[in-house]
Amino acid sequence: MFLILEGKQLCKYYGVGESQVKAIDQIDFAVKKGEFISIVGQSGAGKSTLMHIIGGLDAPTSGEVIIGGTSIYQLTANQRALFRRREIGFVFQAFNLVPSLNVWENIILPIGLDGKKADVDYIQDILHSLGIYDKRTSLPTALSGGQQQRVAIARAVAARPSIVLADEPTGNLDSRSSGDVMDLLRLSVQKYNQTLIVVTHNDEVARLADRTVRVVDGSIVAAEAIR
Ligand SMILES: Nc1ncnc2c1ncn2[C@@H]1O[C@H](COP(=O)(O)OP(=O)(O)OP(=O)(O)O)[C@@H](O)[C@H]1O
Repeated sequence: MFLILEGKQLCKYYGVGESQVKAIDQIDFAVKKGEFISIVGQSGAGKSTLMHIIGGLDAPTSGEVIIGGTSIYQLTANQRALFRRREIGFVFQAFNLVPSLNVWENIILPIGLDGKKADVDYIQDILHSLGIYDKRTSLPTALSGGQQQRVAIARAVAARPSIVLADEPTGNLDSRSSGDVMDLLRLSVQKYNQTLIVVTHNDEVARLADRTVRVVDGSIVAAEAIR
């Protein structure tokens, strides 16, 4: 069993003294390569904080995040930025596409920033899988929300990252597009053998995962114990 991600004794505290908030408190967390995990919990439970720490966006107060054998907070900020671009694909609620670039340009942007050449056949295949091949020269504004999120998924998987992190990926979509987008997200990570971690409020989205992790007051409660 190959662990692609390990979070060890993760803590994130804001403030000091009586007003201190323990957003994340001693979380241990491990994900196998190829697994699809959902992270659920009420508003304020600490899901986004955990996601940002796992994604190398925000250092924990203490503890360690190991991705594919690399302890990411032992890297310098520049090394971590590079690691993030290569090894972590992000999908956000707000799509975060560059409005002046067309679909194809948006998808290859992170690869170009990394000084690499895009694998054209591979990206064409991803576009076909996601049903947006005929939109490849369109600007994001000409697409529906569901189509924009499919572009964001294509961008996230195009660089063959170790992990795809999706933060409320269906938060801006109606229920039909949500279902389509989640099916496609799951299909693309399976097809390209990637690991997927989704933070969501949506129980239907959470149920698609191989395993659900519930965060309560900054700690993980075993999902099996709740169901
Ligand atoms: N920069 C900050 N400064 C102080 N407290 C913070 C900061 N960021 C988050 N918190 C607190 O940490 C706790 C966890 O917040 P977090 O955003 O991770 O929750 P969440 O589960 O993602 O919530 P939501 O589902 O509403 O996005 C909350 O009590 C929040 O108020």
